[in-house]
Amino acid sequence: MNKSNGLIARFQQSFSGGFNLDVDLTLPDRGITAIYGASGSGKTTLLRCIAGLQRAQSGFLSLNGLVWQDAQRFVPTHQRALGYVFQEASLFSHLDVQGNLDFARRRSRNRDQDYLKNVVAMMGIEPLLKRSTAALSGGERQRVAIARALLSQPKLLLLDEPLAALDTSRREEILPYLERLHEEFEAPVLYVSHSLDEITRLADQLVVVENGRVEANEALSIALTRTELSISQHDDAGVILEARVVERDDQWHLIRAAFTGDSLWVRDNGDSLDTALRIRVLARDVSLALEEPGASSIVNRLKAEVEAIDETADSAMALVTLKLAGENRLLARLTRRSVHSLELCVGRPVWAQVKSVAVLR
Ligand SMILES: Nc1ncnc2c1ncn2[C@@H]1O[C@H](COP(=O)(O)OP(=O)(O)OP(=O)(O)O)[C@@H](O)[C@H]1O
Repeated sequence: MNKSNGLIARFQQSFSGGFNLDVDLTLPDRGITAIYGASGSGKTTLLRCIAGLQRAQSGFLSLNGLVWQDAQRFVPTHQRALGYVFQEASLFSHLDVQGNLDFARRRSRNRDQDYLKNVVAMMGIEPLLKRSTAALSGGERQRVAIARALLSQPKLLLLDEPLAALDTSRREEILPYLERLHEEFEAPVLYVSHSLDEITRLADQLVVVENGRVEANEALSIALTRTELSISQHDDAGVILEARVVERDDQWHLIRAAFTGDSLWVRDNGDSLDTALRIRVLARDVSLALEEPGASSIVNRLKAEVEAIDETADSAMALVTLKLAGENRLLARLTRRSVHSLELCVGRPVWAQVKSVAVLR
């Protein structure tokens, strides 16, 4: 990434209640960056500073070289080419869905019909256009809100826990649209979320905010293997592997997903050969053996080497980092007793048995 490309955000702000925001971030110029952190860590405050809804005492913000804030300048929110979607979509209740979209288009003076059609198709809201906003489900409201934000042709999209107010089934309903957004929207998206599941499905980059500071800012696939980060303590801690379909087994409805150095058999969802897949392996689904396992119901076993053994907040459990052939890593959550009885130590060759694999996209 060129230095002037992407988003550069530096803010320092002290609040009366004692909270201090002190961040210095450089983020990619496309793709989804997840902002993750505990409640009260400063995620929304960071987004508000980026949007210009909050003016930090000391701040610098530029997007692809265009400066929105520095010591001399503070471009007001309405002059920043950004879209902002909150947890609860605030649509105009006196207008139907089409009316809400038209309002956004008028404001942005965007007359491009093809762009409108693309956005409506991307968010799957064609059947909703004539509906009153009061008659929309929570998931539909959020899709309309995202479409409305996209119609202003933003150069930056800010999504602040857009799924947090939805129940699990509505969340599942909207995630494919966000995945499409990931594929088709060319500007950067900042996505605040508490959900490791959403983040592993959607994000390319992960920023972890803790107590107003940036604890980590790196590619998601790397951040997920860093056991010093608080996310590794999560019950759903694990890694993602960027893979490609290389073989199909029609008899057993499986496909082989290959990544640098190795491969895993996963459920066949109909993806054609060479399709890129993101697969997730949770630490709790990995067990270890010293010898190559014989007959077993577990089909996926990978040669690995122990790279690190870390304690966890649960004193009975340990988190083992495994280096696979190639540069990929796996995490395994084991009892400390197993670590002891297998005499695991750094550098020890092992076999990792993977009980379950999720295909994310
Ligand atoms: N205007 C303000 N004045 C005083 N304190 C504030 C102000 N805005 C935010 N804070 C404080 O800043 C801290 C961070 O709040 P923020 O809403 O950014 O956290 P968050 O990480 O988004 O939390 P959540 O996940 O619960 O939404 C909190 O302690 C909050 O009380």
